[in-house]
Amino acid sequence: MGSETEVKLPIIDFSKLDLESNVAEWESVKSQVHKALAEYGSFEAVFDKVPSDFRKAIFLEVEELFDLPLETKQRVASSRPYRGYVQPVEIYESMGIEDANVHEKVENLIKILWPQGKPSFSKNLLFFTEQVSRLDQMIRKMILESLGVEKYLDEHMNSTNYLARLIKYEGPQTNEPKVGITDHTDKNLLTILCQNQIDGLEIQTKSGDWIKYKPSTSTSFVVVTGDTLYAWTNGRVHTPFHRVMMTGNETRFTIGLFTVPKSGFVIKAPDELVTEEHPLLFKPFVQSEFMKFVYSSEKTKNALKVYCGV
Ligand SMILES: O=C(O)CCC(=O)C(=O)O
Ligand SMILES: [Fe+2]
Repeated sequence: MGSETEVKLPIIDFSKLDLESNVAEWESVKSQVHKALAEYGSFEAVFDKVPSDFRKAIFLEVEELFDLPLETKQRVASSRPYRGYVQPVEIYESMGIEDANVHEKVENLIKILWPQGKPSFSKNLLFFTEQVSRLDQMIRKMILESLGVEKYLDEHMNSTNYLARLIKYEGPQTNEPKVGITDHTDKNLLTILCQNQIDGLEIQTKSGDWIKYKPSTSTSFVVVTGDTLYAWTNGRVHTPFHRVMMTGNETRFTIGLFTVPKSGFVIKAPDELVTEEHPLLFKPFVQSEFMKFVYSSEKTKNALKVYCGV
């Protein structure tokens, strides 16, 4: 296991890009994405469609949400992991919003929290999801194209939902680093995170070093792949361990957009990605069943391998 180093995540500029971009631009970004995900399973995406003024405004509203009374937040309950309100555990607290791109769903959830309504928050959250889901779709299209399996694109895109998660990490009031979220791999397909001005996210390289993520622009996101994409690509993209370590007095807020498979959808690596050189890593599985396994069994670092490894 290595030590903390000055290794940095690759930075990839998406500002000039959209799904209809010209070939040269698209190909150039695509090869950077492929390289970054194969090596780190993560990169910093510069994406100015969510401008810094907007970020300031939405983070103020996220703060207001967490400032609501505990009983109010608890009204957004869910039996499914990471959906709904997750009450404070040490310095961590979160709110998961399912189908965060669906107006009705977002508005209904906001109404539970603010019965008198909070139109600006619903509007901002939906705008955030709309923009960031475009980034997610560009990245996933690039991965499928890079791996030569773009014939699965429609099926792949139609098989996912968006879960937004708002996360609060209290400053621990000390310079001794305190764990905000312990080292883990994400279990979904792709995660795109936007943070306020307080750093803390660390991403582990294949050689075991921890990269301390520090956004290089005010419109940066960090992209992290999850176990499900690792399985679907039969190991062609890396899925990194990451964690949040907090110091000091200030509160970190994160808004994450988590791309998750639709319930019941079977994750199976395309035949084209299973070769002699790359034998099948995981038997086909349903992600929601895998999640049940994760939450019912002893915590293990290799949950997917234990669950359905070949
Ligand atoms: O807050 C962050 O930056 C990381 C959050 C995270 O890794 C997660 O919720 O899975
Ligand atoms: Fe994570």
